[in-house]
Amino acid sequence: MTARLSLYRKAEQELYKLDRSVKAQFYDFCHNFRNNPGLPGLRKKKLKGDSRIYSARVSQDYRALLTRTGADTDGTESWLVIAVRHRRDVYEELQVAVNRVTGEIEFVDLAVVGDSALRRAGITLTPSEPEPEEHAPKPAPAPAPEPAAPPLLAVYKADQLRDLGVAEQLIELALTVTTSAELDQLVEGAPLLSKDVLYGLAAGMDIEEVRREITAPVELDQRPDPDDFATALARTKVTTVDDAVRAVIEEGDFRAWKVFLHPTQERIVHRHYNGPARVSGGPGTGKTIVALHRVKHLAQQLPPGHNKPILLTTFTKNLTTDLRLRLASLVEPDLLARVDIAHIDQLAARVLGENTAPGRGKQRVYDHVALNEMRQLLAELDDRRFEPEFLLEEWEQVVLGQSVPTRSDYFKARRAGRGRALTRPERNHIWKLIEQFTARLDKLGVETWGQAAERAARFEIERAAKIKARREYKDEIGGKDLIHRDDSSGMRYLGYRYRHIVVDEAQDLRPAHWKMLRAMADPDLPNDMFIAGDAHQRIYDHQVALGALGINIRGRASRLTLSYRTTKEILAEALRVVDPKDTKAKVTYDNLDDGIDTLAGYRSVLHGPKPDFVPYDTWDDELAGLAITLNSWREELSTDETGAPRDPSGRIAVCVADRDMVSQTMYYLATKAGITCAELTKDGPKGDGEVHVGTMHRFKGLEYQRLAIVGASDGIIPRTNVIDRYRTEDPPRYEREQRKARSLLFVASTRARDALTVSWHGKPSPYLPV
Ligand SMILES: Nc1ncnc2c1ncn2[C@@H]1O[C@H](COP(=O)(O)OP(=O)(O)OP(=O)(O)O)[C@@H](O)[C@H]1O
Repeated sequence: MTARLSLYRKAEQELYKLDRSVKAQFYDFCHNFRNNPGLPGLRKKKLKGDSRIYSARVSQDYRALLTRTGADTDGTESWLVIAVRHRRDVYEELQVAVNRVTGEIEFVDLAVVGDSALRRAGITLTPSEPEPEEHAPKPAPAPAPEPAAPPLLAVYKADQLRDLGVAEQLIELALTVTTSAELDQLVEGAPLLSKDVLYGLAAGMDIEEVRREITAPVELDQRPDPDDFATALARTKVTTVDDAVRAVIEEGDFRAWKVFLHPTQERIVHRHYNGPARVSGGPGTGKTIVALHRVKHLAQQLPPGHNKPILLTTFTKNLTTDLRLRLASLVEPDLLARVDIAHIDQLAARVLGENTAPGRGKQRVYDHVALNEMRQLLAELDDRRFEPEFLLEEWEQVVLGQSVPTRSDYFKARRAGRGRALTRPERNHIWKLIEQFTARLDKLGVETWGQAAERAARFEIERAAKIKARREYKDEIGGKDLIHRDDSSGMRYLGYRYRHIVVDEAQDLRPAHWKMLRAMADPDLPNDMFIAGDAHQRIYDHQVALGALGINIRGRASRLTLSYRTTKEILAEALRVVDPKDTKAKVTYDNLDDGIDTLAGYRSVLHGPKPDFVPYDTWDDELAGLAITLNSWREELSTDETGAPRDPSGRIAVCVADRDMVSQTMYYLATKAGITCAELTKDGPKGDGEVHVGTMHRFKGLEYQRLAIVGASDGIIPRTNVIDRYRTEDPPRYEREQRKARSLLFVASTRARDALTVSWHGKPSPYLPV
């Protein structure tokens, strides 16, 4: 009799941490077990508490815990290894069960739950192989009775937790925990769904929210049969134990990078969507991971070919590089070759290149160049009726944003969110100025990236219209090919550029980008667009309502709430930046459509030190303080957990408000503190200096082990000298500027994984929670 063995994913993760020798013994064990699961040397025996779990001998000290999941007609048995652990940590009460919500096999480990919680719930664990008396650890003296604190989840009933999918064995325990430290301990060995639900409730989500955001996305249509382990196994993420896995494990931590998606993430990745879908969620909740896994999932479904029917795009060049690296570690080269990875401006430039005769292209310039031109134009005309910034924005957001072609269209254009109303004569005057301004840019042979995006969108929309017309014509003539029709224009070969488009950092794309993307994929096919973004992290002024741009995400929007990057301590402070307690300052954020998004239930499973908030008198003092902090971080990160030397380069970063401060900081650190720096540019870090330094904008989408935000002073965040005049002149703009500055600080502070220091000189920024 032989056996097929699978490995529960938590067991796989645990396995990486074991000594090399134990790993090798485990694979010998697997080999023997697969050849003959009844081999006496395996010393297989049932645990007393749950008749479904067996313990078997891997080595003198280690045991494999297994459950039988079925047998083929030829007698081959299927077994699932649910854990590999030291015999001391095997106890009789271990249980496996089929989760009533997800239908997956799950395993609850009570060994990691704190004694106090177990005692309160009246649970005693019986060691499966008691140590002989003389070796047994002396029982700890009974602690003094604790003062009765109210349970954290006192308002909930067992049935409610059960319905939400919390594992049966954890329910009573969860209702007795009194501190968040106890809850952390409880969920450490818990199945992922239980962990998500309990953290959600503890973070203040109500039952309905948890049901909607966490349980419903992973719920089966029908209650699963609790005894049908074979079917449950098919739903459970496992690794089949074969010889390839042996090689991988023996190579060491080769797969330590592997991220096991949480149930909510998993469901979002693998769902079939009948149209564009969107995933939102606070920083570090895994939106990018989900987007990358989505690309992998879509690539796996493609028919064979050599083209690139999937587009993966994001806002900036350095993020594109990062996406490419991460995707390459996730998919095989042949699948990677089916994905076009390009940032959004690069795509627009490509479209324009295709549609422009050689030598006729324009140079693309950033907005500050355009603003200068606008200033000069107004100076030459001696026209002071409108501020140059106002005119440039009016042009960007109203004229370009809505593709307003003529003056009479501009008279009718919607100007929602633009602040002060304009009379007809004023609109007339502005239109004239904008005409002069665009003629001026034209003459210089330049265009802004905004203009380029608009033109690219127009070309793509025309292209899509041709594809549609061609299809309609084909339908009319009964599906025949269009051999004779408009062959000259290449229409015969025209098709949508992509089958699937996946967008990351979606909150910052311009309306024109969305129009272009929409026209690049067939709107009649499912799974056409997958959009990941968070409006709380919008740091450019490009607000959009996807629905109005032909991208309808209704019914296909999901939210992630658990942060895997930032510690609870950092998150708590960062949240106060965008969600201030002071209700006067209450700020709202959109959901990339016409609704509102919140960070309700946003939480972390990680713990670390509280962030430091440090005041200084002067900028020089602040830089000197920064050097001390960086030196001690550098020292601490120069060895790993085992004490072996490690290169701390690229693990530490300094974030400042503007380019001048970047130069000053780098100069100070290099000349006065002997710390080498690499500036974070559009293309990523420049050079191989050990500490990365950049403006807040450059930190979007990145993460660092330790981060210092310096110069977070009043007047700098936000730049009061720039935005103060809008306070009375243009209050909506003032609001928008404030919101952007808040989001910048929020993005910056959520880049830190383990440690965050925020400092300022003079008065602190009003957005800091100090
Ligand atoms: N299921 C998971 N298990 C372990 N780690 C995870 C998981 N999902 C995400 N992470 C880790 O959390 C971190 C943040 O993930 P990711 O960059 O995808 O988040 P994000 O939501 O895109 O963040 P941001 O909005 O700040 O850019 C990464 O280090 C990632 O590897």
